Amino acid sequence: MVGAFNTMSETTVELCLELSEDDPFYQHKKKLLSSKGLGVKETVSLSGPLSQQLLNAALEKLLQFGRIVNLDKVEVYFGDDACTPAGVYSVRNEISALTWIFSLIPASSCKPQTLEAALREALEVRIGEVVGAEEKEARVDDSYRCEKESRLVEWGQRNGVKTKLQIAQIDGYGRGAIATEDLKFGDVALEIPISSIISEEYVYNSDMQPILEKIDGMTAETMMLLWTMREKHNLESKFKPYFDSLQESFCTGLSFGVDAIMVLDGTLLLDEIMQSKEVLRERYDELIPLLSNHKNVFPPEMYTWEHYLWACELYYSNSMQIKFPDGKLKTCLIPVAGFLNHSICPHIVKYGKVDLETSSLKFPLSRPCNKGEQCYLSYGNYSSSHLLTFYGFLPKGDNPYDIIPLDVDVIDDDDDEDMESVSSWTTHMLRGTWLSSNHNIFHYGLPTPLLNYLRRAHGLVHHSETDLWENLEVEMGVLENLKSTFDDMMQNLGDADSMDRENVEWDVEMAMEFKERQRKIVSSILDSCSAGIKMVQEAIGKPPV
Ligand SMILES: C[S@@+](CC[C@H](N)C(=O)[O-])C[C@H]1O[C@@H](n2cnc3c(N)ncnc32)[C@H](O)[C@@H]1O
Repeated sequence: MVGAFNTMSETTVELCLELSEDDPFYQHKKKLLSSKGLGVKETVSLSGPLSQQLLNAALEKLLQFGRIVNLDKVEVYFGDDACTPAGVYSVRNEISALTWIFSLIPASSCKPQTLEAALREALEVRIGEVVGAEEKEARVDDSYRCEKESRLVEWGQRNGVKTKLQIAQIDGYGRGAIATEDLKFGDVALEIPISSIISEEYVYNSDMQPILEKIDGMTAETMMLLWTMREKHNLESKFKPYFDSLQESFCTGLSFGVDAIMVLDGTLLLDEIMQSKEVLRERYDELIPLLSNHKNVFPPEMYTWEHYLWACELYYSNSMQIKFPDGKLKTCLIPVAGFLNHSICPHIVKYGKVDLETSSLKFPLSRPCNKGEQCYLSYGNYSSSHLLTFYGFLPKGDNPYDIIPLDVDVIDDDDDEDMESVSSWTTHMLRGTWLSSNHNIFHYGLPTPLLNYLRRAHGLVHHSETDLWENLEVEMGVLENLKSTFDDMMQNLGDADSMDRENVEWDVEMAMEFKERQRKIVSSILDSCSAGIKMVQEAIGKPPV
């Protein structure tokens, strides 16, 4: 996406927005823009003095454009049917759209009473209105003293870390970061100098480097993992307060026991966890014998399977991908920032790039966070199964990335030259149909790309409203087909567990919660199919006027 702000005269400014042709979803987004009466290039002119009404209208147009160009793959797939009546696709998208438009208005020209200032202020108000799914006040466990955490923060501050966050033990989150003052949009909650970040440089400067560089296929990530496994025992380590602050065990899906795995029977998460663990075990079995000739550098007692799994879980759940001034993307461990928890409605979204001027990593707010509230990061647009496997938690609220992928054969529709085939999808997915706002006939709360794919598979190539009304038997076939697939899936999931959740291990409880959420999604899809079948049956008996 491209945008430019032009000052035409003292009283006229314009914002030019463009959907970039390089966007991987260009055709889909072009179609969505067109359905709103927008083109791939739009200019919004503003002339002063500006009434509130004109300002709102301009903002609405900018926001409509900004939302669509900022949609990610899942959001494009579910499209307009997933919008709220106010036109919001998701909290993530709303924040991205608002902050993108805000970033286009130069702050330097922002004298009070100008059009720019009015626009920036209006955008800030809208950003402040984006609400999270989490509780406002963090429930802090005061019995936990946070000694190791305070020592780490003090160490950080001596080494140039600047923070407006306090570390605390928060019910349901482990440690977390709480705002010590009211933080506005744009405020930097945390700033970490590069010198306090753990990156691959430390391995390159260690005695491990000459050994590891001779091993075929050795990656920077594996090198860091091996370095970390030894460095955490080093009493002289520069990062000792960081290693001291880490948990002794990580409760991610990779540490699930047999009982929890059994609970996951019938879910795709079972395969995800088993496969991930298998891959780790294979890597470990290949790697460790190669180090056995260098026992002085790699002491065997530090390189057991248990220690290796701990380090993998540390990197999965605590590392971040950071872009360095040399342009390289590096996996890093970041002291203090590692206390930030994830949310579907995060405060901090943009944080992955070292600031050249200050040689530090900044964590600026993309929406306000008041004093006493937990400040959340976005770890990425992950499904709950990914978050459970690699981070060990299920996010609060509806996760729009909780999709069920459908294995389908791609239909070769080269002959079909309409717009739909140009933008057709090669993978399909479903999610909880309560996330859709369109449950009418031909929609049913189900994703349109999937319905159109199934209609094509049933021989119906064109999908105009008239085509659909004239081929109701196809519609019926599509819905019955889908229902039968999900009936099977529900059967595999089985009935709700009768175990008392209070008295089970952490992993079993999490597995039960995950399965319950899966049942809810599948059940909503089944309900939508049944309601759809009823609508189509009625329509067959009663053709439209
Ligand atoms: C980067 S650390 C964040 C700090 C962590 N809470 C701690 O005590 O060290 C990531 C881990 O925090 C926890 N976490 C992050 N976001 C969470 C959330 N929304 N709900 C519950 N736990 C969360 C998970 O255990 C995850 O593996």
